[in-house]
Amino acid sequence: MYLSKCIRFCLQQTARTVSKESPLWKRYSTAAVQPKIDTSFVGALKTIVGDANVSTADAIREQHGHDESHHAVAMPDVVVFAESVDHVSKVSKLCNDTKVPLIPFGSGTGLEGGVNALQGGVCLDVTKMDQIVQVNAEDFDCTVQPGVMRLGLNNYLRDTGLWFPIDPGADASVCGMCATSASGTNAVKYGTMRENVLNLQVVLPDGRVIDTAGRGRRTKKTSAGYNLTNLFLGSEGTLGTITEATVRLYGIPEKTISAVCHFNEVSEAVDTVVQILQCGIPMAKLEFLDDSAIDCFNRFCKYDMTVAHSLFLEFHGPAYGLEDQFQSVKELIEMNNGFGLKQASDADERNRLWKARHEMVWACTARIPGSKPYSTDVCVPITNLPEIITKTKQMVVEADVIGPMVGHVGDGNFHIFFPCDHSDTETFKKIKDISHKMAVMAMELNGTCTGEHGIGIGKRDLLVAEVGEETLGAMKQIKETFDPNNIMNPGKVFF
Ligand SMILES: Cc1cc2c(cc1C)N(C[C@H](O)[C@H](O)[C@H](O)COP(=O)(O)OP(=O)(O)OC[C@H]1O[C@@H](n3cnc4c(N)ncnc43)[C@H](O)[C@@H]1O)c1[nH]c(=O)[nH]c(=O)c1N2
Ligand SMILES: CC(C)C(=O)C(=O)O
Ligand SMILES: [Mn+2]
Repeated sequence: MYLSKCIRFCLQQTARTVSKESPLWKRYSTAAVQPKIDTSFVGALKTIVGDANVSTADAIREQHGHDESHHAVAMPDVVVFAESVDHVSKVSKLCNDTKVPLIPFGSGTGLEGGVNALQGGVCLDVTKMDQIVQVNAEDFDCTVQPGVMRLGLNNYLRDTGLWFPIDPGADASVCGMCATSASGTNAVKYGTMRENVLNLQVVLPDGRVIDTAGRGRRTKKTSAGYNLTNLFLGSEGTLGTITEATVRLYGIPEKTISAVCHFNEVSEAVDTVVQILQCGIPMAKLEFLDDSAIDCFNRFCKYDMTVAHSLFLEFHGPAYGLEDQFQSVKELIEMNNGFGLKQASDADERNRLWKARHEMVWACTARIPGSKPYSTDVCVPITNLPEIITKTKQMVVEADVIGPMVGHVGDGNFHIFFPCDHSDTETFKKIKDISHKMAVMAMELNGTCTGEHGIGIGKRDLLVAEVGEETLGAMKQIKETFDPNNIMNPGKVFF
């Protein structure tokens, strides 16, 4: 009750359009930096990275002024392609000295407007720094530069029998995934980026280069001082530019079983998930798709799956015992009136199934031509999942909007994707309203407004409601310590 009152209070105080005159704005906003981008500034950039690595062309700026979210394009004044840590360091220092905004750019697959240059400035594209620095196969770790993409890394690793399992669906850069603290379908078994990053090299706004755990350190455990690695995970480019990440690897499982089953009631599917977890069955993937999601999926991927609430499941492990795990899950599915349980028998079928799951965003946006995805991303303790999913589903039905639900329910995390066309103001208002109510409901149920996509632009008002004013104040102090001139991705995470 107390929590919910606090949340409501904070939300009233920080209503979406916070007045710039309000004390809250003054306390929590970071002073806007005044870009000073003229020909001499661009010339200085060219001196650092070479003429060919600086672009002021509209097409390049437009491409770097947005991610995959519905947020309006906000173009940087100039795009710089860094080829080395030295480039990143010198460009950062230049921006800091001249108080020009600097926005790190990974691969632009974010869903919260993280790369949109709200105040213009320099977009720092790090995709040319694409070396796998080292693989320590016997220690199960590797170090990558910021341009290394997760699929490229897994292709490279294949012959070693290892893989990097964090799978946000999109082929994102590993360092971008650090910056948003990404996760996705495999987190039930392998955890999120937070559990899988051992060390980060970061260029601070003033050009200093640090290694969050110390140069070359790559232990699974450490008690040495503050956990700076974790501080940069989820920092969304607001504290520094990540130029190297050391991440954990895992053995490719000896056996994989994927399966699908269906339910008539949302509650039956969600109860099954909670019971699977409570029985301690070590699932690799435990994904919920509601009937509307299956319908989008069938239309887009030319599938003919039963249109009902569904669970997509995957088991990873040694061949011995995996079938037993499957049988235990089968019993729980049957106990909860699940039907149509089907194993994806071979790798092709499995890949087709998961490929389709990852294309849900496009399947959903294809329902309204010209729309962009508006994704929600709440996460609650697992026992509160049935309540929030049922209430959310009701809101979507009552609002009469297209809003398929997809969830990494094994983690208590789920999304409604709305195909969003800003020109349809009535629908857009309904979408924003549901999205806001979902976040408030999640917080009231001891959860979070974002399980994996981050705060970006759209959830800044929710952050204060989630963590409270004092905690937000502490976060702001950290920001001011690392970035006193507020050049790093200004306007993100905080107002
Ligand atoms: C179809 C589809 C499906 C999904 C998702 C996207 C899409 C398009 N995502 C979201 C997305 O893949 C995720 O946010 C990535 O981690 C972003 O990585 P990029 O390299 O694209 O960062 P991108 O370039 O989009 O940047 C994102 C943020 O990180 C910062 N940043 C990027 N590189 C940086 C660096 N080197 N140093 C410092 N800051 C940096 C940027 O400034 C920005 O604030 C997701 N996510 C998820 O967790 N689970 C999921 O299930 C999905 N599913
Ligand atoms: C919202 C989308 C992109 C997502 O995170 C997912 O498909 O899991
Ligand atoms: Mn997701």
